[in-house]
Amino acid sequence: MNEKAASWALVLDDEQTITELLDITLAEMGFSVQVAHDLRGAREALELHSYALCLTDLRLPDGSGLDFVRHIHRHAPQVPVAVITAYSSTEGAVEAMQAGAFDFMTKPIDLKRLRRLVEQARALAVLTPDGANNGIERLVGDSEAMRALRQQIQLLARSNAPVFLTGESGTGKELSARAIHDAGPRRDKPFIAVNCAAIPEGLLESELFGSEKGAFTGANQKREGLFLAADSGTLFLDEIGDVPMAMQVKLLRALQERSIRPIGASSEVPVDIRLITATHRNLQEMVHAGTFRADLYYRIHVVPLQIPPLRQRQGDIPLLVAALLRKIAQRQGKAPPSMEAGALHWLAQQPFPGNVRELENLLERAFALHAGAEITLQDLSAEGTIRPAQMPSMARLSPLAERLQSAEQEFLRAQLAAARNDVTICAQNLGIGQRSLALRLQLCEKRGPHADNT
Ligand SMILES: Nc1ncnc2c1ncn2[C@@H]1O[C@H](COP(=O)(O)OP(=O)(O)OP(=O)(O)O)[C@@H](O)[C@H]1O
Repeated sequence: MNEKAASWALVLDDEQTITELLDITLAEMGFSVQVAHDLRGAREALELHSYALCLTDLRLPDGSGLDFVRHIHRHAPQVPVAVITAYSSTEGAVEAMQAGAFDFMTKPIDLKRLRRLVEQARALAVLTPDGANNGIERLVGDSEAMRALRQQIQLLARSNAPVFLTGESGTGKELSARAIHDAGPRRDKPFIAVNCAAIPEGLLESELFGSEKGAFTGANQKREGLFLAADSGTLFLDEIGDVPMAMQVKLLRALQERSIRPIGASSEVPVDIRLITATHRNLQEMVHAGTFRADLYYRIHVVPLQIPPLRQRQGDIPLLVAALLRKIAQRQGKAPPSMEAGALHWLAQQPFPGNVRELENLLERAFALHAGAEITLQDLSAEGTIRPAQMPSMARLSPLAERLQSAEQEFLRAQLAAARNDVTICAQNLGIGQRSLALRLQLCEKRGPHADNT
């Protein structure tokens, strides 16, 4: 898009007062404005020009603005389109965002909000289309599912639509929420993550909305809530299914009105956030059971995004291991170790009910235990690292791994005997930590009969 084309905006509305207001405001912001009064005119305009922004009413004389959103999504997906809805109930806004609108505004038009929306549309134009350096690349994995997820995130990052993430614990929901933020026009603004399940019920309102000094016993000073902390940025509400009913009503109101009222405050404070929610619960079932409000569900469930469990993308494990070991080593200022082929092979077959987090924890402990340049199966299977049910059974080990294991056990026992059973000296002789040696020896005890058989 050239410089000139980048400054054109298309306004589609049949109400003259609205088009005049938009024309003046957009012109003040440096746009050349093209006004269309019906769908036909807008489609023609779109063929003649490239636009940096489109604003459309939902009700038009010859059809619905939704059709125009779909038309743009199909024929000019790079053009950000926002809809204007007639009611504060935001009827139609959800459908519009599902159809590809990046945001919506309600009538009467609030000029401050309009300017913000336009700034965000501008910021979209300078976003790089590729995922590099924008957070999406941190979502490691080459499986079909992960590629599709990265692609969806890239698209979603361009909109303001509320995203609803589902997936088991540890699958990468928070990482995905961050990626959506980092790849979008709010990337330079705050990203605030809140685990709703971790905040006691009585504190949730003041944590989210803030409180005035003296609003309740113990409120010694004014406190800014997390909604305001996330203003202009993204608010990630994790475990949204754990929000109690009474708070759900207040949350719904805040999202509808785009404003919050701190406890004890006499007026509402406008707030501009992009909302991302997540849960590992089945919210639809909760709605049926009457424990989650249907209207709030409808509000937050605009774009659902499912993160698949690790067992459905086990092919990603080798890449994840490499990336996670790099991360762990970097945190400790050390060089990342490699992983023995047998160990990697074994890891890639594990179901990991705790998903990527479980894999990460396991690698963290193995990293602490490993002695050489490589992480071995022994490091992974040391006491406390793998749960008994996951312990690689001797029957499942390859003959080579089995022999190596036996050799290690024999060697350790001999070394310990040579050090007159002094673990400190033995560890020093071997150049490994005492803890690591102790864990390895414990493992030998466990496998005693096996070692004797060799
Ligand atoms: N695809 C991935 N690539 C690299 N690291 C990942 C990936 N998915 C998850 N992780 C890492 O795994 C850990 C858990 O991820 P995250 O916290 O995003 O999961 P979650 O689904 O939000 O978990 P919970 O439901 O328990 O809150 C984090 O350290 C994260 O960086």
